[in-house]
Amino acid sequence: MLRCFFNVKQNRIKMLSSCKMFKSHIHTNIILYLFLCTGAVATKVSPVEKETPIEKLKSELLSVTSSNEWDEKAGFDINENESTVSITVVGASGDLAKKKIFPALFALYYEGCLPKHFTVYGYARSKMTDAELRNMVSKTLTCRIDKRENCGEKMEEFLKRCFYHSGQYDSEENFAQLDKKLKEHEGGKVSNRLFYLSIPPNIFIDAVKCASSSASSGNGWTRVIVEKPFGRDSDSSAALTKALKQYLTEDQIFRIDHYLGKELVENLSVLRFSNLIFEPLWSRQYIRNVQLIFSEDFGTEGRGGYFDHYGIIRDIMQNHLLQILALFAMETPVSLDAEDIRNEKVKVLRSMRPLQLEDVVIGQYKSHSKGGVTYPAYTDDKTVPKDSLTPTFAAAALFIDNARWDGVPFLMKAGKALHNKRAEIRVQFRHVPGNLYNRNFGTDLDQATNELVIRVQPDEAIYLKINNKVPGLGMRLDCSNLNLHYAARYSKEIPDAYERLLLDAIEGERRLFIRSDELDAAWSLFTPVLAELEEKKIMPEYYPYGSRGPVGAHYLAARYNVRWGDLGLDQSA
Ligand SMILES: NC(=O)C1=CN([C@@H]2O[C@H](COP(=O)(O)OP(=O)(O)OC[C@H]3O[C@@H](n4cnc5c(N)ncnc54)[C@H](OP(=O)(O)O)[C@@H]3O)[C@@H](O)[C@H]2O)C=CC1
Ligand SMILES: O=C1O[C@H](COP(=O)(O)O)[C@@H](O)[C@H](O)[C@H]1O
Repeated sequence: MLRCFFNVKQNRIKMLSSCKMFKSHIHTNIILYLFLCTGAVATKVSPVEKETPIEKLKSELLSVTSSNEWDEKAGFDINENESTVSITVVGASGDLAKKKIFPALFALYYEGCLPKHFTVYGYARSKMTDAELRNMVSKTLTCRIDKRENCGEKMEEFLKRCFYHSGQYDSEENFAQLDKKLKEHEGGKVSNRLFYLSIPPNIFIDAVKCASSSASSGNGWTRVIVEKPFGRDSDSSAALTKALKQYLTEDQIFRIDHYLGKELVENLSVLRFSNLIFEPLWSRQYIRNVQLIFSEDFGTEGRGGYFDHYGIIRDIMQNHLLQILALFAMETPVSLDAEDIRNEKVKVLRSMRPLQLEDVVIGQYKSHSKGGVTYPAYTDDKTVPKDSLTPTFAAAALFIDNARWDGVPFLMKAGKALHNKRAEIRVQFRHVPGNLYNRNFGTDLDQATNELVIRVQPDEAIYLKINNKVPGLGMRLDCSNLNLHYAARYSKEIPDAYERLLLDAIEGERRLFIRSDELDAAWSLFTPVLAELEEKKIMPEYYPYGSRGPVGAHYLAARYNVRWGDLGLDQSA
């Protein structure tokens, strides 16, 4: 009962914190308190107990109403008028800032999710005035809000809160100037500061050092969002963590993996833990294999310099796909609390076997001409060395050595310049034992086992492939989809991952950010194989731009009796 109330409390926090209308949480607590007063009468009071569980909860609710801890958790302030949040985008002139961060901030503003008092500062070396930044922001803003009513008006309001300061990333003096400007905007209120490091990783530490020593004089919280890559192997990642911790506590560091902010990735745990029909099937007993697939139909355009230093395993597998795997395979967390969830993710990651060289296939795209258009090879990018062996494609088989998943292959596939853009999770179930319909009834039941597909993007959907009878006389089987197609089911657009994550960082919600021990566990799975690939100079298998990738990926899957599920045989809606 008590547990149930705690869950209600937790969910309420999440619901309320996303909605402006409910910012007066004091009222909600009072309502909940009154509810407890009336509902608690049925509870027996044992003579030895001073306080019943319900009474305990009542006093907790009352004490929490006046504690700062509650504000920190719920993400909104009792004294909203007395506090302010300054959001500084470090690297504001860059690609990510324009493409994702500013649009996400505007969308949050439009939806009424930003605090009453907030300021957005752009910081970079490029010389720009406030007006020029505003111009850049308004021109580059393409987000889901664009076609909404009042968009122009809201944009005008938002831009009035945007400012720019030009400075070096390693200059304490420049950050101190920023600090002074932030203070002017904060006007003596309790000042909370969020820094978003949207800069190349080699300057992370300089920027953190300067921001923490010279630009965090706010008297509220200071948090720093750090973009990937978090190092390029176990050692460099540990060094980065150590360096960051000279200036920040773990609680101040928000390591972003934007895949965790995607709607269907968030929904993964809901699907699994709130549906009786799935949870009992979620193990080696019923699941034959799990596939995590990422493909892009464009190359490294414009980011070749960065990419060549990292490659697809570090760019996509070690973070985005592994994070999805951890959420998929973890045990039930004690609660929805960030630490409980992250504890379970760490446990499952630590139960995994480091990836073996024989379980990896790598590829690189080559030039291809189609319909009179010639698509470039990876090495045609001017920022990429002609003899680069960096993989733009990889397939891998991973295993979790625990009781739940023993022997189940988790296959990952990630590639650039493939035939489509897609991210999905495919769960292939085992054969029905002693299936009455094993004889040929029109469907090859060896192929037509049940499959659950969670299409993360595009066109979000969750569908379950089942076998059914074709209507009519006689008996012919067919394979169909039970389909939750988001566009058909919901009229509301899906928020961009960066919106969710920025809001969470402002609210101090760490559930969707990577903890340092998670990061260590993730790197230890990939570091040995990455070193081996590089030391042995393993040649990638070349595949044409726009194709389905190297054939080696099929051999790898076949070794574990698996067929990739994304071969175009689905009748997905
Ligand atoms: N772009 C994307 O789609 C994604 C990016 N990321 C990560 O986000 C971060 C930012 O990415 P992105 O915006 O693409 O990066 P950019 O290369 O566009 O760099 C951002 C800004 O940093 C400054 N900068 C660039 N190179 C240097 C340098 N060598 N020394 C000092 N300053 C430099 C520039 O600003 P100025 O010259 O004005 O100072 C630039 O505008 C990176 O860590 C990246 O890995 C993660 C996921 C996706
Ligand atoms: O982190 C990265 O993600 C993008 C793909 O993100 P998506 O949200 O558009 O699917 C990828 O293009 C990039 O290489 C990588 O660094």
